[in-house]
Amino acid sequence: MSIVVIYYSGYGHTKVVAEKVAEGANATLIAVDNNGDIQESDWQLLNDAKAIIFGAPTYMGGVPWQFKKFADASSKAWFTRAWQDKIFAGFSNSASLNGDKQVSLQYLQTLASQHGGIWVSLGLLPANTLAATREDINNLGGSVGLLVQSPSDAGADKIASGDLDTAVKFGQRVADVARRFS
Ligand SMILES: Cc1cc2nc3c(=O)[nH]c(=O)nc-3n(C[C@H](O)[C@H](O)[C@H](O)COP(=O)(O)O)c2cc1C
Repeated sequence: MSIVVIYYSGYGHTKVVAEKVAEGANATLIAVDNNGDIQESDWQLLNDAKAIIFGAPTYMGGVPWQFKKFADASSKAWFTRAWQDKIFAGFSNSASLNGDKQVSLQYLQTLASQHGGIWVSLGLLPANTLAATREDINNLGGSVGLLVQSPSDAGADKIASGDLDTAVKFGQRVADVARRFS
């Protein structure tokens, strides 16, 4: 059973998140390049996958144009229903705790739905008490998908461990669900 994490990362932060999700899901990584392109062979990987996990940073309240270019190029798969009934999930990373990441997640969910996919939520309780910290699982309180924050003045090595642990659990959940549909 193959699972693909396809993501765009302009400055490396979302790449680290994608690697964590892939670790949890035991997935193959595909990076959308800075021109919004993927390799021809990547389309075959996507067509063959049981589950596809979309990942993008949030730029100006939505997914970057490079990811949107990939999404538009997936219209060929849409037209032939090549991704019908696959398992899908998604994540977004941005600098602010909120930062309008939900808009990106909703876009990813919509893209999956256009393809006739079955969307997997995050499935984890939020850590939102007085005692909660950024080291906790799902401290950002996602539900539609995984949310991650990367402070704007820091490298990818400064992403809170709780967010990265959540990314691994999210990948595991998508793999568990995909197995049930196999
Ligand atoms: C053009 C641009 C627009 C951005 N817009 C947002 C935004 O709307 N919300 C937010 O929280 N962060 C925003 N950011 C910050 C990025 O989401 C953040 O730096 C993220 O970690 C970048 O991920 P990457 O290194 O994978 O590209 C923006 C960054 C850039 C370059």
